[in-house]
Amino acid sequence: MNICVFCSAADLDEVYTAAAREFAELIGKRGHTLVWGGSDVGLMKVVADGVQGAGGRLVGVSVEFLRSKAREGADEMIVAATLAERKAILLERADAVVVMVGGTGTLDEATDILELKKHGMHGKPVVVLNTAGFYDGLKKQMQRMEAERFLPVPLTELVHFADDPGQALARLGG
Ligand SMILES: C/C(=C\CNc1ncnc2c1ncn2[C@@H]1O[C@H](COP(=O)(O)O)[C@@H](O)[C@H]1O)CO
Repeated sequence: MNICVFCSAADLDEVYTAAAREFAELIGKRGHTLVWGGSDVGLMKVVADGVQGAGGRLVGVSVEFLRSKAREGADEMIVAATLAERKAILLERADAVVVMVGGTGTLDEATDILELKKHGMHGKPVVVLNTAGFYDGLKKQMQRMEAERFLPVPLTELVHFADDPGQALARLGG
């Protein structure tokens, strides 16, 4: 499986890096490929290191203005012209998407693919890895959207929230 991971470009506390590393090692050990934003920084680096160290393949999708941050030694590195093009390539190259802890970049990527899924433009599984309850607020917001009929499809058809890395991979059938 090609698993696309959206996650923070920042250096984070151990509670977040430990879960990211655990998920990355599962990807590598089970012979999956990581598709990610391509940079060798922050949690993105932790995930890429974990997958590569456990024997998995790396497919990076960077963007022109971040080319200097791209990881050396990925199995494949694509450089998109714009952020919009990059998101389209990330989705195209993925069989499934996992959203880890992150900031506005991660949120932008996650809402983009959920919006496309809502409109039936893809049917790929999307799992939010809710490490340490980081996304409890988002989960609650989305449940309210569903309860008050803002969502045209059931929430469970759009996205699943997983409490730990094993549960997240199991949700993807991996
Ligand atoms: C410029 C710096 C680091 C490089 N930053 C990024 N490199 C690659 N991809 C990035 C970067 N920043 C955002 N992204 C994409 O969005 C997600 C992370 O964003 P967040 O706001 O940190 O959550 C990630 O999935 C990337 O695809 C500083 O030295």
